[in-house]
Amino acid sequence: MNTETKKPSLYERLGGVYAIAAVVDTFIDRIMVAPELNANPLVDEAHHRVPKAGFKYLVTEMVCQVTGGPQRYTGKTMAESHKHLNISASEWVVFAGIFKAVLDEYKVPEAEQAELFAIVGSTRSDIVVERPVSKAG
Ligand code: HEM
Repeated sequence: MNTETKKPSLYERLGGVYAIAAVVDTFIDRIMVAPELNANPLVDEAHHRVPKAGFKYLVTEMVCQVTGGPQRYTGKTMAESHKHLNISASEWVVFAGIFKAVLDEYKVPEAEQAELFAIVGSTRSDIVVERPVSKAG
């Protein structure tokens, strides 16, 4: 028997579009100036080229959709918008750390954070460019 049919969606538990947009607002402000991310010149160039308001709009739309909200994401696929940036596994870790710090600041409970990280993690292979391990000698 399913006793969880009435559980509110992750979107509702996060507080809907206003709460999600506030988190995205802070998060994008933080990542666009993160020195560890902008050490990658391709990321640095894009972070200084892409207008912040539109970037926040698209990320908000996406987070709302994947958490069960009524919004529909209208941007590019994750592969299309990231493959040219040559994002490394360690840059991914920095990005995830900033995300976690912002979620903590907004007091998003651990259970909701875990659900969000599962969704975010599912996009990793579209975003991170795996570099072959060089065989010295
Ligand atoms: C789950 C993780 C991520 C999500 C959900 C996400 C989301 C997005 C979205 C929605 C866009 C806009 C797409 C469009 O223009 O239509 C975008 C672009 C971009 N993202 Fe991400 N992103 C993620 C990870 C990362 C990471 C790890 C970095 C940097 C290290 C990064 C840097 C960028 C940059 C620089 C752009 C602009 C690309 C360009 O226009 O040339 N993203 N991302």
